[in-house]
Amino acid sequence: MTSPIHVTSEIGKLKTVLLKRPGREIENFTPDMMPRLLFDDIPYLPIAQKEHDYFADTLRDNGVEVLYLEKLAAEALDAGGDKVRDDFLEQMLTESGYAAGTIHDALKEYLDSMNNQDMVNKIMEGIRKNEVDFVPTDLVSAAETEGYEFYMDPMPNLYFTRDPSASIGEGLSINHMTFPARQRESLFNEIVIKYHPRFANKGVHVWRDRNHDTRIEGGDELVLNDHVMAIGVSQRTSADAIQDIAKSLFKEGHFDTVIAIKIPHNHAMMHLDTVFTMINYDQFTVHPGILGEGGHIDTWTITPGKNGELNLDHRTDLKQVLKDALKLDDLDLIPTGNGDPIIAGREQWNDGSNTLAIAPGVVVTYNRNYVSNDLLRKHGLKVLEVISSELSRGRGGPRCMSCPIVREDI
Ligand SMILES: NC(=[NH2+])NCCC[C@H](N)C(=O)O
Repeated sequence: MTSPIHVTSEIGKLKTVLLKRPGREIENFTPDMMPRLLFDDIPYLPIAQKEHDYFADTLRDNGVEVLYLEKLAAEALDAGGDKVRDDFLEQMLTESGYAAGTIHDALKEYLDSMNNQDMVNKIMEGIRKNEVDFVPTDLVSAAETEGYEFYMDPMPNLYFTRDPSASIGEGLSINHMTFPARQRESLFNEIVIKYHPRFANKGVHVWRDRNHDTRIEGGDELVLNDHVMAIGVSQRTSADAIQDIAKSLFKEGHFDTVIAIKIPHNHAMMHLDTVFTMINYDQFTVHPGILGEGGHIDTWTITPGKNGELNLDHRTDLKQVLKDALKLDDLDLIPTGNGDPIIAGREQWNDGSNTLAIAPGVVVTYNRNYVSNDLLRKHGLKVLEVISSELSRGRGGPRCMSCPIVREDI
C-alpha cells in the first residue's frame, strides 16, 4: 500500500502541504500572556489571514495541494463517530487541566452543543470564562481560577504546522512538544492520522508518537535525503528524544544517518530551521550567529551500532559533515543577511533563514528579508516572496508555517 505521506527530502517538488489558516486564536490574548504563549506581539487578524491566504495561493499557483489542519481535524471526527469525538474531547479537557469536576462538566456540555467543525475551531481559539454558563460553587473552581479570563487557553501557534508533527519518509513523528502552550496541538494531528479517511489504515508509519516525556518538535527535524536526517539539539528538542527517534528510524525505515546539530537554546533560534535550512541539492541557508570561531559548531553523526545501539561521531566542521553525509564535492552555505551582524540578526529574527523549498532551488521566503532574498537570488535560487508584516510576529516563517505531506523524490 502506498502511504499518503511521502517525504524523502527537504527539497523535492512539493505536492501536498498541511497549513492552518490563522483564526481568532492569534488575537485572543493580552500582552501579559505573550511570553507564555510564545508570541512577541499580537497580530492584526484580518491582515494575518490575508497574508496567509497569499502564502497558500503562492503554493497553489505552483501546483501544491493545500490541506488545512482545522478542516482535516473536523473531518476526522466526522469519520470517527461519537466515541472518537467523545474520547478526543475528554483527552483535550484532561490536557487542558480538567480531567474531572464541575468545570470539566460545564466545558464538556458547552463544547458538546457544537458540531465538529465549530468545536475544533472553539478549542483552537480558546474558551473564555464569560462564554460558559457556569457559576462555581466549590472552592477549587471558585478560588483557584479567579482572576484569569480563560478556562482554556487559545493555541496561537497552530499556524506553525511544521512543529507538532513532522513527515519523514512514509510516516511521521507526532510530537510531544516542549512548552505547555503547544503541547495540546499534536492531539489534532493524532486524530487526523488515526481517523481521517485520507490517512487512517493507509500504512502511515508513526516513528514516534506523542506519548513521551522527552521532547521533539518538527522545526528541528530536517529530512536531507532518503537516508539522512538532521535534527537540532535545541530549546525544543532534547538529545534523548533524538536518540529515541534515531533508533526507531534505523530499525524500521530506510534511514541510516542522523546528524544532531547543537544550536543555541533561546527564543529567537528555538528550532534548527530558524537558523539552517536545505534549499537545493548542495545549498543551505545558515545564520552566521550559530557558527563559532572558524565556522565551527557541535555536530554528532549518529549511525546504527551493534545490537540496536547507536554509534556517535562528534565533529565541528558543519560543511564537511554535510558533504560527507550527502556525498557532495562542494556545498554552498548561504549566510543570512549576507553575514552583516546587524542585518543577519534582524533578518534571522524575522525568519530570514526559515526558507521553504518547494522544488530544488525554488524557495518561498518572507519579503521583509530583502538582503537575504537578494543574496539567495545571487546564488542562483528562484525566490518567491510572500507578504509578512503580521505573520512574522509569531516568530515563524514559510518553513514553520507548512508541513509537507507529499514531495516528489529527488
Ligand atoms: N519551526 C519553527 N521554527 N517554528 C516556529 C514556531 C514559533 C512559535 N511561536 C514557537 O515559539 O513555538
